[in-house]
Amino acid sequence: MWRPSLARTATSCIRYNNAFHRPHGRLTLHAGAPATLRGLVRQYATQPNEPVKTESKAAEAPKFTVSSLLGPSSKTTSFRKIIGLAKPERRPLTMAVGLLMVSSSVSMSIPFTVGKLIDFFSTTTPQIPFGLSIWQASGLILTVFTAGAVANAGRAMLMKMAGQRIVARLREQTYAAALRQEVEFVERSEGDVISRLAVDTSIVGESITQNLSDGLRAVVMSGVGLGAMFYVSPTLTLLMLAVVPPVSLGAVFYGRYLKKLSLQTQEAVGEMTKVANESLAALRTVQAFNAQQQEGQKFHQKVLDVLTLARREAVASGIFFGSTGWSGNVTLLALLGYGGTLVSRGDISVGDLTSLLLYTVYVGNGLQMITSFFTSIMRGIGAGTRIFELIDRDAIIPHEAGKPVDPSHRGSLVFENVRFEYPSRKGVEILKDLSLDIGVGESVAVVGKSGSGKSSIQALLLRYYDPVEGRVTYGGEDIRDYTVSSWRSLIGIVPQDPVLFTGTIASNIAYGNDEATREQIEDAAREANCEFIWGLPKGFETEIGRMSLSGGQRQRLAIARALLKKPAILALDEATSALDATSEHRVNDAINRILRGRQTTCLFVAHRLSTIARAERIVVLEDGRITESGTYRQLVNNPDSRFRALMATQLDAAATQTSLPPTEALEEEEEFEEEPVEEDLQKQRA
Ligand SMILES: Nc1ncnc2c1ncn2[C@@H]1O[C@H](COP(=O)(O)OP(=O)(O)OP(=O)(O)O)[C@@H](O)[C@H]1O
Repeated sequence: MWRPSLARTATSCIRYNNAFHRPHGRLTLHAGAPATLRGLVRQYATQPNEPVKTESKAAEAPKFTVSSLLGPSSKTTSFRKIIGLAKPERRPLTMAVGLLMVSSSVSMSIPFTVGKLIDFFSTTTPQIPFGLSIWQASGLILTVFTAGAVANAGRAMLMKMAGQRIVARLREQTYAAALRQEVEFVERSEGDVISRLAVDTSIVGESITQNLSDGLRAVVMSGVGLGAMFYVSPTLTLLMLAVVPPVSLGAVFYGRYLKKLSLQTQEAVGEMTKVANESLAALRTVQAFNAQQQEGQKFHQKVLDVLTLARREAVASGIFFGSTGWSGNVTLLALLGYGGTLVSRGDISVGDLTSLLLYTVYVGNGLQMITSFFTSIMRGIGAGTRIFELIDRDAIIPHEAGKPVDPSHRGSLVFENVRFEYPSRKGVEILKDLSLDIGVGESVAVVGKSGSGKSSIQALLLRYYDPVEGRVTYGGEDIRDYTVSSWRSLIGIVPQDPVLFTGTIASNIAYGNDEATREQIEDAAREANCEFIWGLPKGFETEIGRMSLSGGQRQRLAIARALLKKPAILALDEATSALDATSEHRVNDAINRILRGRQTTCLFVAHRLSTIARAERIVVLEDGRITESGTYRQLVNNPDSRFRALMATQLDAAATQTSLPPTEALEEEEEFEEEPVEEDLQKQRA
């Protein structure tokens, strides 16, 4: 089915090096297309009313839903883990707490000193303790204040740095966790993983350090302040305490509410990031369709969601801080009124009342800081829950479970009665009882209509997914018994749209193969017909970002990358987009060389006749089943073969697409073919 948004998406994919292609008139999306786009196409490719289901292994795998995260056990676990994160920072944090004690003691001595100074200046016979002169006393006070300030600065710096290190560790852990998940999970929650990485980690880091530091300071301020107040006047202190419990209770409720809001906000920010990611990745299409306003509107909706939550938080915090401020001021007034009476009766001095009032302000501030500390810890727990869910998530296809496979091991590759459906589309069978036996060093080309399941076979081979039923074996052993990493190290892949990373050509060929020497890299490049590299001014040191590579060059680089691994199995997913004659020849020549080597078992997803004809065996895949198998000759020579029908349809479609009569299209195609294909094609057309 076709919807306008699909149209936009489809065109956008052209930017991704022909992520969408129209092989012979049909619109398809190949494996290299961005996950979000593939997801969209799958979604639109389903029946209009068919819900696109979520994670199939729901029962086994944890899901990211707000409700699942609010469970009581997750709160405490998250809290414990957040505290656990601070453990490696024990030393700087202990030092910071020591400095905090110094700076807080100095600040807490201020009201007392002020009270004493007022009494000193308001009496007729002033007396300085310890027989100090006024200058000595002033010097001492200044020294103490300076020491307090230095301690405060040290505390702030130590806490900040510890916090940043915690955030850095947390980010690395989260990123590593995302990298080891099965592709399906990350591809489907792409933006969300990024928001966890960027936003949630900062919130957690902030909550444990900056706020921990302020929180501790607040506890010291309130505790010492209260003690000092009791010392100066127990009655007045009790009066003040009448106000504190209700405010504290309010703080607890406020904190809880805030934690819930914070979690919802993080989810909403995640959604917002996803929308932005998607349209920015497809900016060419957005602009080509003048859809900026439409995209802006979509984003606006997500921003509104975030804003609504922020508004709720603003109202709650307004009410909370307004009422705490009000009760604080009223307490102060009550203290002043009652304290004034005590002074006039001569029960306490003016200096004592001043100290008391100042301590009240300190205690009030301290309590307010404790509240924000509490709320920020709650926010941290909310964000932490999301992060720890990811960090602790066990990938459905775990990386290190199983035994390592010997890299020199060679065996036949067998798909045994494989039934497969994608976890996101439970119930839709992609491969139905598929059996395929590939001998050591054999080359098999899988051909079939778009959507018949060719790439899915390769996805199973690479263990991006596991079969729902049946198994894939190598040398008689289920590949699930091997560790994923050792298994994948046996396989070289050449995807439809090879991804090249920022860096030099050499580093791209040696991707995932850090120990490769320059000689090995050059050998692989030579074997893959990448002669163009030698013609570049900087050769292998050319930065990929600085040059634009043709489709054929990208494919040959990908072949070199795969060959460098000296793979036991080569999985090649041939691009359907047309290459010019020379490029196609160079690519085919490289493939030919691999086939001739007979060292490597080759599983091709093939579209071009020139590649198909080179395989020792061709299997025709139709609707998830292998319906025909044989050598190229056998299949072409059989007038009723499904292979012939398939190829004829593809050629006709190609001819229609180029608006040439079929015969002319065929002739065009023939120009690229070599013996024996040309001859066979003519027979087939006849
Ligand atoms: N990750 C995925 N999640 C859900 N469905 C998917 C996924 N990838 C592919 N599909 C669906 O599985 C079916 C088979 O897709 P597959 O990519 O294996 O076909 P193909 O024969 O390789 O097609 P093409 O020649 O166009 O690349 C299609 O219906 C496709 O929409």
